[in-house]
Amino acid sequence: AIVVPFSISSALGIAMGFIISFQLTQWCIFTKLHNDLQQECASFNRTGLKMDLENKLFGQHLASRIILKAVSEFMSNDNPKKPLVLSLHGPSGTGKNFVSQLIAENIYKEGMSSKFVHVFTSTLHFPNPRLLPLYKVKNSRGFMMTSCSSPNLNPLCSQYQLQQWIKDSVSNCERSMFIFDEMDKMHPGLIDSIQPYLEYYDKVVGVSYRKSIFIFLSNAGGESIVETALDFWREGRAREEIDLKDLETSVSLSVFNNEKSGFFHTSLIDKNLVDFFVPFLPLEYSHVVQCAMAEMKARASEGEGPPDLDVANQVAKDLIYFPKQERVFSVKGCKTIESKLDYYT
Ligand SMILES: Nc1ncnc2c1ncn2[C@@H]1O[C@H](COP(=O)(O)OP(=O)(O)OP(=O)(O)O)[C@@H](O)[C@H]1O
Repeated sequence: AIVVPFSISSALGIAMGFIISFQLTQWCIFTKLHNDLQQECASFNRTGLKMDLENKLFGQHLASRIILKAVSEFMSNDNPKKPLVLSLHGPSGTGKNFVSQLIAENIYKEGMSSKFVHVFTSTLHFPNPRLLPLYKVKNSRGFMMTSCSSPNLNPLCSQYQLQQWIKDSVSNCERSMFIFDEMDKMHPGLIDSIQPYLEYYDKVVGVSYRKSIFIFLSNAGGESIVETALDFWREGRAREEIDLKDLETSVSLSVFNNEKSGFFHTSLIDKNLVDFFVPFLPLEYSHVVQCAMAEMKARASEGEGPPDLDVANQVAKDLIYFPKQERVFSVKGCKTIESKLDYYT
């Protein structure tokens, strides 16, 4: 047998010790940096979200309650079993995009401008998800949107690119957020392509998506929400009495069975990957006045004159309401308030 002199073996031992402790230190530094980075990418302000939902979102008691509970529980869970998947439904201009913005503002320092928040839009851009390139554009509110350009410009396409985008973001920030606007107009193939990220998997090709948030927005199911709200109004019952169970069945039926809902026959439904269906009610005259006042307040803080209730009423009166006879709900919710205010102020 080879006899190693004591001095050499102990020197080897010391060297090994050094190497191990050096690597341990490196690992600790790396882990700390990684944790700091994750902390920095997202830190949830529950009180902020609660206040924003109470003070800034009008006429949406159900959405407000569901969102606060869902987001708070998810963000306080350090080991969620799957990503949070919210599906927001309701008529146009009722606050679906707006609430996504409130969520983002209370998770990311830079809100919707954070590089970990991604808005994907669809409008007519996804006829064939395999062929279209994605590109980023700013929408009217200045948010970065991801969309597809004309089919022939780039042979590489959206399904792959979308997956890559999600992967890159989550690799840098586990708590990334992905918003899919106009889900009802999106190609079901595109939705299917993100399905692996929404599942209960520990990791998908080395990356864990379990801490990310996916929000789908659509008008699908809007008609049945409106019908229920109108029934309550006709029966003289308070809007706040509308309960989730009054809507859940009719909304889910119209979403699942509606070929145009974007959810039709997709694995999201078959596999129960959506955690919460969030209904948005149609807005009434009083909510439109509140929206106009809020917009005027925002403008006042930018140097314009103080909010004026007469102007808010004038703006609200100018909108179109339905049903024709009763004029209960605003056709476009609060959507056109900004441009109407430009006209009156
Ligand atoms: N419930 C609400 N409370 C406060 N403001 C609202 C509400 N609904 C809409 N608004 C205002 O109107 C603007 C347009 O609404 P938003 O884009 O959120 O509607 P949406 O439901 O996403 O509509 P669409 O289905 O057409 O995309 C918002 O930026 C916000 O200023």
